[in-house]
Amino acid sequence: TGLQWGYGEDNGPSEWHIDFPIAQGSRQSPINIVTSDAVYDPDLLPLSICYDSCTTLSIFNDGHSVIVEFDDVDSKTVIQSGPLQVPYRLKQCHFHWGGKNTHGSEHTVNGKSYASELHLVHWNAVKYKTFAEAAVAPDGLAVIGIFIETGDDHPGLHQLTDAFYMVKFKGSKAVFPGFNPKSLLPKSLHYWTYPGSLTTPPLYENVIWIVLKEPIKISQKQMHRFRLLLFSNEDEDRLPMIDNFRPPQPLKGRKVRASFC
Ligand SMILES: COc1ccc(C[C@H]2SC(=O)NC2=O)c(OC)c1
Ligand SMILES: [Zn+2]
Repeated sequence: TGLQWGYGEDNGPSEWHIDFPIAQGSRQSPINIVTSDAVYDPDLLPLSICYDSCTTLSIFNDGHSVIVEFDDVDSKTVIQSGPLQVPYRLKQCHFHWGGKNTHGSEHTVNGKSYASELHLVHWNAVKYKTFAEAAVAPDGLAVIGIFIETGDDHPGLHQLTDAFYMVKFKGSKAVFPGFNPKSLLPKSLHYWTYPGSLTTPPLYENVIWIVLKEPIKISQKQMHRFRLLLFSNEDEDRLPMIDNFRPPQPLKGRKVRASFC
């Protein structure tokens, strides 16, 4: 079997186009957001995030990131309005981060990288029956990106970082009840939005990106918990899970809209 994609020298983002030619497509993510080029769109409605009755199922290390999976059997946890035509149902959230605080986010703002970036992944459950079906459909996915920088301790994140020891190794999964990602949202829901793609293979170009302007802050200790996770499983040489981010991709004429001025 072919070399599994990853974030290393031989299997990293610059090689992905070999197995996934769409990597060089016309609407790839992430991008560098040039704030002066973002067009304020007064028709963009405020984002509506309805996470009150959210059911967390598990926490999982898939060898690329740490993923929190939510119960998506009904539309009790959705985002709607904003740039969206219909409600999108929350499926999972995961993170990208660096080995140092100077980099780690996928999107950048005027060339600035953040230490980490949280992705909240949603799917169009109005048109599609399952996440898998939506994940390959043109209007299937909407992902909220939230920048993370180091600073004060983040009370809402402890439940998550305290559980990382259970999923240190690739392939490990644990029951993880009672977490609500609402606690990870910044005060402002001002956002940039643009048409993009998955940021990992298969890199499908079917994501409505919603990137929040306001970063959240987590402590250095909480940041270090992320860096204790491993890309490798129990039998392999230890590979710290760090720098699991794709760098910004060409805009290729796309317009980035801002919900704020
Ligand atoms: C086949 O369906 C997939 C595959 C991978 C991801 C995760 C990627 S996409 C993103 O924004 N960040 C990531 O790491 C996905 O998420 C929507 C959906
Ligand atoms: Zn992601």
